[in-house]
Amino acid sequence: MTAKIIDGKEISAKIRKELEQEVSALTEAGIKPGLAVILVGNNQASRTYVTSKQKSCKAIGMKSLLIELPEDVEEQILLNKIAELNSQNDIHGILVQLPLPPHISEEKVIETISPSKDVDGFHPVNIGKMMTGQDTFLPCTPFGVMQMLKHEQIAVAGKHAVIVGRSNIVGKPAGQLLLNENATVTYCHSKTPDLATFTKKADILVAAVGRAKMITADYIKDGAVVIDVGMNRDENGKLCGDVDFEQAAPKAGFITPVPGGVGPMTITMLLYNTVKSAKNVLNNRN
Ligand SMILES: NC(=O)C1=CN([C@@H]2O[C@H](COP(=O)(O)OP(=O)(O)OC[C@H]3O[C@@H](n4cnc5c(N)ncnc54)[C@H](OP(=O)(O)O)[C@@H]3O)[C@@H](O)[C@H]2O)C=CC1
Ligand SMILES: Nc1nc(=O)c2c([nH]1)NC[C@@H]1CN(c3ccc(C(=O)N[C@@H](CCC(=O)O)C(=O)O)cc3)C=[N+]21
Repeated sequence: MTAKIIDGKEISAKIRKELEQEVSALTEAGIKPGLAVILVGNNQASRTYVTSKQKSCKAIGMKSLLIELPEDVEEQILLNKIAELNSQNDIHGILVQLPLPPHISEEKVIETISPSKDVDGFHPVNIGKMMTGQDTFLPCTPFGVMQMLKHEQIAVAGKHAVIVGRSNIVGKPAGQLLLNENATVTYCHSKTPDLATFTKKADILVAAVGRAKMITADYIKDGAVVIDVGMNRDENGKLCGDVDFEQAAPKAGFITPVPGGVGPMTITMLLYNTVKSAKNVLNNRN
């Protein structure tokens, strides 16, 4: 079997086109969707992602505000900035780029963002809503993965999904969204012995580890759907996923590439959530 490649760029383009229409209608109604991104410090990778988020906002007519703070910024200054954005009417989404320097509490930062502007879907209130199946902002990367499955008409109900990684921003919510769609879910992590015995059972395998090409052919069941969330550099400095694409593609049924897979979908769902937030404002006004 040779896998069908799930093209994250193509699916993104389709969704962004629909969003562009909504942005235009909202702007007409006097509510131009606005996203504020806070970048602390000068990490090059973070800067690249942030720039890309900004460009994507502007490309569909949204307002985008970048707030840059120095690496050694006091935690309270950052929290005050968030509070200010919480009360700013032209801002519908607030994203604080992670990771943060060690002297700043990520937990405090996330909990300071108003749940109604938490377009990352990281606030405990929104995570709770996601877990109980209520309407809310879903975390962008797992949400993007679900959109990819939906677009490819891959049935989730009754499938065995295996997630490698259990971070709060990717692994855990990815499993939860698959569970919400009636998959049977197994979580694996760094303390899982004999990882391949679990991953080989997966109908849907989600790799969210952060280790270049660790998922080789012997981790994959024939015909499996392989979703690669990883964003790593290989030995030549080239961008690559957690999955060894060359080995996995001949075995899998579907596979996402890196780059051009989950990454673009993450940004698309961030735009989606920001538009959703602006629509909420419109609906509350009417
Ligand atoms: N495409 C996109 O849009 C995005 C991509 N990413 C990328 O996804 C990857 C994961 O990100 P994130 O979840 O934030 O990373 P974290 O480092 O927070 O989490 C990594 C997870 O992988 C587990 N793990 C580490 N080593 C192993 C191993 N040898 N075997 C099994 N499990 C292991 C860890 O286990 P334990 O909990 O036990 O430590 C942990 O749960 C990274 O490459 C990141 O760059 C992240 C966000 C968005
Ligand atoms: N508060 C917060 N929210 C996040 O959503 C968040 C974050 N912090 N911190 C870092 C991670 C990582 N992340 C990515 C988004 C897009 C691509 C992406 O678009 N990747 C392109 C390639 C980009 C390139 O060429 O470097 C692709 O896969 O095709 C990657 C990674 C969001 N994150």
